[in-house]
Amino acid sequence: MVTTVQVNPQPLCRLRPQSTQSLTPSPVSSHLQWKVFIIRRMIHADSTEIPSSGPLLRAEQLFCERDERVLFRNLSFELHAGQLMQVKGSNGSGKTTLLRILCGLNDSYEGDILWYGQPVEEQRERFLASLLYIGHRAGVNRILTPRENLRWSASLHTPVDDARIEAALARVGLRAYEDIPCRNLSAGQTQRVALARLLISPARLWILDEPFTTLDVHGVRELELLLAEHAGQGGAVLVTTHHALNVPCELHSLNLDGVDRAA
Ligand SMILES: Nc1ncnc2c1ncn2[C@@H]1O[C@H](COP(=O)(O)OP(=O)(O)OP(=O)(O)O)[C@@H](O)[C@H]1O
Repeated sequence: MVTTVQVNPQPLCRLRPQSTQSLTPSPVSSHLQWKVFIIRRMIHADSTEIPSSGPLLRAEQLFCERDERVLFRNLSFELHAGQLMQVKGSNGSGKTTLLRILCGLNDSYEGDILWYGQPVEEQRERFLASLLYIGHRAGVNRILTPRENLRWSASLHTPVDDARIEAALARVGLRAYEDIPCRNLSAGQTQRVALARLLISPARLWILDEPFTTLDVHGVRELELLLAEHAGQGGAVLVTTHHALNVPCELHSLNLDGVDRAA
């Protein structure tokens, strides 16, 4: 069963305007710097006012089939500001596929995905500027250190000062590991580098695929608190996990084991 509750929607963290100078790449920019420049310009397109009511994200009548096997049909749900929703289901039920569809990483589906009531394909840049997706691959560059990874991540959105990066790394338990190349970190520590991005991102919508994997007991608890904190500040979280969440807030669920798969 899908539960949806409207809570007081509040702007979480509006993107701050920046000077033109800070958005201009140097004449000797590398290809990489240009990519960052373009992405940052896309993100700054998200300066328009957003409606203060209605669901942030709405999926309507989603249908997806893989290898002639229906994963879901007539799948509709809403995610409001302030909501934390766990996507449940057995192995192979389509959780990752659904999350990738919502993020625009998989277009083999039918149906509508709306962001603030408007189709995402009509406002792709704005939607992506509001989204932080952490998938199975942590998105951590193993050559870089945790600090460098966060600086790189921050360079894609609003600038984040070093103090905030240090605080983020400390909160995820990586104090004293800031300057170790990530290839020398454990699996759980690498996952913590990825999760530190949650603490420096301005994204309102977090879509997280199995973020608890490899975390120890303390890390699981910290992440549960972080998800609840984000929802409590008017953000929204869609998370898959086989872990039984213990969060200090209302938890909504979307169970893919119960969806329509009729041929
Ligand atoms: N690239 C692909 N091409 C074809 N079929 C795929 C592909 N990726 C996944 N599938 C199939 O889609 C189905 C759903 O996979 P998905 O990864 O979404 O499941 P899941 O619910 O996330 O599973 P798990 O709990 O094991 O992570 C599976 O049957 C899988 O075989």
